Amino acid sequence: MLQTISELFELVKVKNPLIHQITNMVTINDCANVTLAIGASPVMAHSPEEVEDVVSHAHALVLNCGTFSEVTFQSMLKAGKIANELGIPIILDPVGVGAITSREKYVKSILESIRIDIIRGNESELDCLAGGIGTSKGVDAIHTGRDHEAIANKVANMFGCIAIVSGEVDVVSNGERTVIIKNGHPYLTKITGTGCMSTALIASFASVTKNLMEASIAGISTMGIAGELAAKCLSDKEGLGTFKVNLFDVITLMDGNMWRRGVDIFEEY
Ligand SMILES: Nc1ncnc2c1ncn2[C@@H]1O[C@H](COP(=O)(O)OP(=O)(O)O)[C@@H](O)[C@H]1O
Ligand SMILES: Cc1ncsc1CCOP(=O)(O)O
Ligand SMILES: [Mg+2]
Repeated sequence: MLQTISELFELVKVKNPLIHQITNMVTINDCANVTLAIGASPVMAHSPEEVEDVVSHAHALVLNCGTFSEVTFQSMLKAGKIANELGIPIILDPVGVGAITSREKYVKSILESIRIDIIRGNESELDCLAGGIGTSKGVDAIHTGRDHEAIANKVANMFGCIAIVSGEVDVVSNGERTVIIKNGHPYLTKITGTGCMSTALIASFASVTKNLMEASIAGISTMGIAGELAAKCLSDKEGLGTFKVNLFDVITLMDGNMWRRGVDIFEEY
């Protein structure tokens, strides 16, 4: 598995897949740039008149709910249905679900109407999808003490997809297999968008392989490893600004060898 995942880095760079992202207005620019940094090509198109055209040329579709509206919802449904028909993988980032009641209704409706391949969110978001009560007040996770593996497993089985609960430790489950990734750094929680960017990375890898479990592991671990290396390069006088620049530098330079040297992963049996 480690060998095939490490080969995905080169594959993304060679294929330069198009990643259609219907996403939020807070982190949209960072998501576009991280997609470029890993070697894929982003296109952020939101309007219902445009999504049909755009998604039909795409190799993966991201639905990110960070700043939601009725129009965005309609665009997501339209793009999602076409992606399903064309066999394009869909990656959902249910930002803030559980914190905002109307958003929960919309996200559940998306999950009923479209086949989603991968869901990535923090503990609060995925716990809400698993049937828990919303614990977060905003987009950041509130720690419930609930078992992340159980949450990931339940979401994966409920929606027939791969579920990733990110956090201090990232849990990736397809409902049968559970993989734990220990990479990361607390600074990743101090700049907005590292979750959204992880989702964009996962989509970039999912666009070049049929093995979506491996794509999920590649995407989420890339952010964790990059966070560790970005923090390691900081001098005593540098903080979150330089950390973010370093993060982009590391993601640009990440290849299969660097990934294999940095990844801290094990599988639960
Ligand atoms: N306490 C932590 N320590 C180290 N890394 C973390 C921690 N919390 C989250 N991360 C990492 O930060 C990135 C974003 O995850 P997360 O904060 O859960 O997403 P979101 O921004 O959507 O809430 C992931 O790569 C995750 O591994
Ligand atoms: C702060 C904020 N508010 C609405 S979307 C958003 C960005 C959330 O990004 P992430 O989940 O990656 O931290
Ligand atoms: Mg998030």
